[in-house]
Amino acid sequence: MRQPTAVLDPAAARQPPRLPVMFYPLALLALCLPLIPYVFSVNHYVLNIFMQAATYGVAVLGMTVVLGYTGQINLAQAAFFGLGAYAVALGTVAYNLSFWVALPIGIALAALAGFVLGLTTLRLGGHYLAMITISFQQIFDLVMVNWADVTRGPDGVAGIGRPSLFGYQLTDDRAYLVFCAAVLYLMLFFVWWLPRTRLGRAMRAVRENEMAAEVSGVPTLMIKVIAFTLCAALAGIGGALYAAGFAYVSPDNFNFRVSVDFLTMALLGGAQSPFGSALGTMLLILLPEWLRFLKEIYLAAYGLAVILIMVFMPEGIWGIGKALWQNVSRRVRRPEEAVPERVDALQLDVAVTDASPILHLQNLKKHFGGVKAVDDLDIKVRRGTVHALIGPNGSGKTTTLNVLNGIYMPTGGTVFVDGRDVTHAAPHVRASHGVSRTFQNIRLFPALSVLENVMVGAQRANNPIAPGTASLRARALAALGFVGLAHQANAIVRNLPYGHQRLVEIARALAGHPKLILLDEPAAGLNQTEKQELVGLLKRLRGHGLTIFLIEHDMGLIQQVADHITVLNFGKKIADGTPEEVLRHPEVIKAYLGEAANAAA
Ligand SMILES: Nc1ncnc2c1ncn2[C@@H]1O[C@H](COP(=O)(O)OP(=O)(O)OP(=O)(O)O)[C@@H](O)[C@H]1O
Repeated sequence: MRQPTAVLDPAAARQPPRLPVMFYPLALLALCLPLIPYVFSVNHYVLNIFMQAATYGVAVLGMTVVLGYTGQINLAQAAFFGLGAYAVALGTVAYNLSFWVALPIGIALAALAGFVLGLTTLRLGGHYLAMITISFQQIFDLVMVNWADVTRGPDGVAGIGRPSLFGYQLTDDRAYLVFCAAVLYLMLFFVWWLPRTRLGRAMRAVRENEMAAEVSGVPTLMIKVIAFTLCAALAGIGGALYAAGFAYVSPDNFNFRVSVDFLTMALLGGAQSPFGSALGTMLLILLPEWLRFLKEIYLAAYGLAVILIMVFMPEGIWGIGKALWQNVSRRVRRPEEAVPERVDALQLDVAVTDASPILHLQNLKKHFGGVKAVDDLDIKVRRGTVHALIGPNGSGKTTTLNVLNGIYMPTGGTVFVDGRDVTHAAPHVRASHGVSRTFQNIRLFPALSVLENVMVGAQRANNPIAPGTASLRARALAALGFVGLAHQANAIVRNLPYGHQRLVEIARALAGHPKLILLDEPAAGLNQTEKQELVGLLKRLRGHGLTIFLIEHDMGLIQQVADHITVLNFGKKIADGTPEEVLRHPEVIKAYLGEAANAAA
């Protein structure tokens, strides 16, 4: 295992995000696109198609945030788009408001709807969330059609005016297209930049592994609600631009079919990239025009083209293009792109001044129906020690960890961390009190880099580090240095060997300045050399005053590191004491021999 190098490398801590080389020609092309109508003669129909692409594009960027970054399905994007559009339509036509007053009202209405929908539905996931967003979309359609006194019903709203900008009235289609394109590019930049922020990293962590994110300190429900709100706000902006652009809106423009179009556009282009979403929007709007020459079979050909692209390019067109580009660029990578080797030493020292237990499980119970997985368990863990929890398979060890960590609510009993009752606190709140954990089956954020994985751990609430990305980066690099993996910082974590992934999980736990670290079978799947390295690592952690609560089956490892052992069988404590006392305890021998005898039979 590589030892940390205790040298500060400020450059390593302050690396700005790199723009791919291809960005510049593409950006130039994108900037030129809306200017084409000024150079070549373009008819009104084509201008309308471009305008639709630009306004839809803003809404599809919302899908990147909610679906691409956060992994949540949304089939109501057209309803949010419609809220923005109707605010401008009715605001300017029925209430004589200026576009610039109606626009923020539309954005706020859409964002509010996204927030409320998110808050009420995001405790549900997958199919349930899909169903609820579809229902919201249907309710929106019904209200728009039937509340005719306000919405003007199926007839829609006509005569919507264009805004003026710095005294210049955007009545010319070409000028309005440039305006829409400018808004689209601004939003594109925002959505591109978002993953580099704390919020964006938290969103991607939620997408990759919600439980691991929550346990690492990410308030997952709040992050999902924020993602939904941002997504809806972007749709509101797009809708507002659409209404002013086309001068007429009706409920048909914002029905369920349009929501499916938005989803398809994001998936087709590549939902995880804002550039993919923009590309998907452009393609799905242009494809019907290109295929029109097929006349009767046009719809079938259109459907087939979309299906083929989706089947053969599950990451979207942008995803394929990016993978190809990365393959080429890997061969010509420049030396300055090398991963930082020099990092800060990890500051870990936890003062062991207090004789009170850092963790106290009091009469803890967790029952699953008739199964008493944890039954009246009482454990006190002393500060600065390695406390092992052992027992035969199915004896309740992982359930104990899940209850003390907040993944399960107990059936009875109390959990005290550092004297504080955290029995009913969410896992991310416990993380903010300095409790971190690793999992029996590794739970990382597979598509994120090693460094990003560890930065998610560093950004937990109350982590005593300076604000800003540089200190998060420095802390994460220091944690990686401590486990000997700083040189892998920029690797994508799913590409690492199993043993290294275990170390990344430990680094993620360490990055949050924990007082208490819970390790669930950290030696599982490691070879002998890696196990010895793990023993060294655990001893170093204890040397820094950290308390380790450890589940492990490897008795050799336990004997080398444990100060104290608690033994469980059938959810009950059968022994508790020093390794010498416990491993000679007749009940323990019986429990383990019984298991061995059963296995032999
Ligand atoms: N979500 C659940 N629903 C129902 N029963 C459960 C659940 N989780 C655990 N159990 C049951 O609770 C008991 C304890 O399981 P647990 O996974 O905590 O044991 P363990 O000691 O960690 O086992 P191992 O060493 O194999 O990981 C088992 O009988 C298990 O089947």
